Amino acid sequence: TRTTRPQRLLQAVSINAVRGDPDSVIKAIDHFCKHTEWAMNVGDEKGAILDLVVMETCPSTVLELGTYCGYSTVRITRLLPPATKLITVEMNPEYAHVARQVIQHAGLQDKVCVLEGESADLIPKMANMFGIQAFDFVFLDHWKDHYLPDIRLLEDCGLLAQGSVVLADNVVCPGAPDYLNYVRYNLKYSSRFYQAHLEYTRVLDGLERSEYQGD
Ligand SMILES: Oc1cc(-c2ccc(F)cc2)cc2nccnc12
Ligand SMILES: [Mg+2]
Repeated sequence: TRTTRPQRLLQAVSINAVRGDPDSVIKAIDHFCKHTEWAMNVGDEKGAILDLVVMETCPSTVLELGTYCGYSTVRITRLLPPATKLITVEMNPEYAHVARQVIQHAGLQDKVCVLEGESADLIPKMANMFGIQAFDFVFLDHWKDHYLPDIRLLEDCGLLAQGSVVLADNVVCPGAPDYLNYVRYNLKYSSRFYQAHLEYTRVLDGLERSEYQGD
């Protein structure tokens, strides 16, 4: 096929969503994925849980690992007050390019920094790059076998503080058993599971919310 799935998703956004309206971008992507072509966005069901966790956290510094087409980036950023910043990391340059255009269509480009590269390489540089101490909210939605090494790296780089909230997608499907075991049985975290379904399907999935208790 000439175009890629992210490019077809972006075309659906540019045709069906109102420029500057994040909610219309979210609706356009969910409609595309329900009626035209499945894509691995967090989706509407898990997205509503993501919204609630973001709203109760009221974060001023946010990190997302795994941008893909920017769906969850738009979901999170639309809830953030003006002065906040969201950093999102994507290793696939083609995904990052599409995500920047989706984020721009939503009018949220001034609040988002899309970093291209490996999370393991970029995390140690973030404190200096952005002049931040800790992240108030972290959304894990990249390759499941990177969840555990990356949360450990965030701890080691001092990028988690008491009260920092880490929300992980796909802890059931595709699953992240080593990560779940770590956050559920480690006294440094208070963890809870939100049962849901794999985006746009009836397959069981869920999100794990883990609050860092401090060093
Ligand atoms: O939400 C997701 C779903 C899936 C996925 C793919 C294929 C299946 F069959 C089932 C689930 C992969 C993902 N990779 C990275 C970030 N998020 C993902
Ligand atoms: Mg996911």
